[in-house]
Amino acid sequence: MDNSTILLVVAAALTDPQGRILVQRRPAGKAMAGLWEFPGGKVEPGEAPEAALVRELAEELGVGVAAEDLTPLTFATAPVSERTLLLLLYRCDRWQGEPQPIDADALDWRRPADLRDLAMPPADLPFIDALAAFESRAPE
Ligand SMILES: Nc1nc2c([nH]c(=O)n2[C@H]2C[C@H](O)[C@@H](COP(=O)(O)OP(=O)(O)OP(=O)(O)O)O2)c(=O)[nH]1
Repeated sequence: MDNSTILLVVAAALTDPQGRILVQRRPAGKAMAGLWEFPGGKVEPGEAPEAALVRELAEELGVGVAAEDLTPLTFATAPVSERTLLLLLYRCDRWQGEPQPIDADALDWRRPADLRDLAMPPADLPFIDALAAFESRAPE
C-alpha cells in the first residue's frame, strides 16, 4: 500500500483523577499557532505509533509514559494541503512527572465539555464529543 498521502499523527488525552484533560497551546511560529491541541506529533518513518507518542510526551511535556498505558480512544482525518492527516487519539491516565510546557506556550486542564470553549484544530472537534461520551459512560 502507498501511504505517502497519509500524514500520521498521534496525540494523547492525559486525564487526571478529576477527569480533566491536558491541552497545550501551539506557540507562535508553528503551523496553527494559538490553537489548543492534545500533546503529540508526527510518527517518524519506521516508528510504532505508541513509541512515537511516548517520545513526543517526553519531548513536549517532560513526562514518562509506558506504551502499555496508552489506550486507543478514537481517530480523525482532515485534509492538509495535498495529503490526509490521520490523527490517532489515545487516552492516558498514568504518567511520571509533572507536565511542563516545553513545546507549548501554555498548558491547561479542562473537563471534556469545557474543551468546547477553546479554539482547536478542526480535526480535533470530533474528539471533544468522544471524550465527553467516554466521561459519561456508566461504570461497569
Ligand atoms: N500534536 C497534535 N497535532 C495536531 C492536533 N490536531 C491537529 O490537527 N494536529 C496537526 C498539527 C500538525 O499539522 C500535525 C502535528 O504536527 P506537529 O508539528 O505538532 O508535529 P511534531 O511535534 O512532530 O513537530 P515538528 O517536529 O514537525 O515541528 O498534526 C492535535 O490535537 N495534536
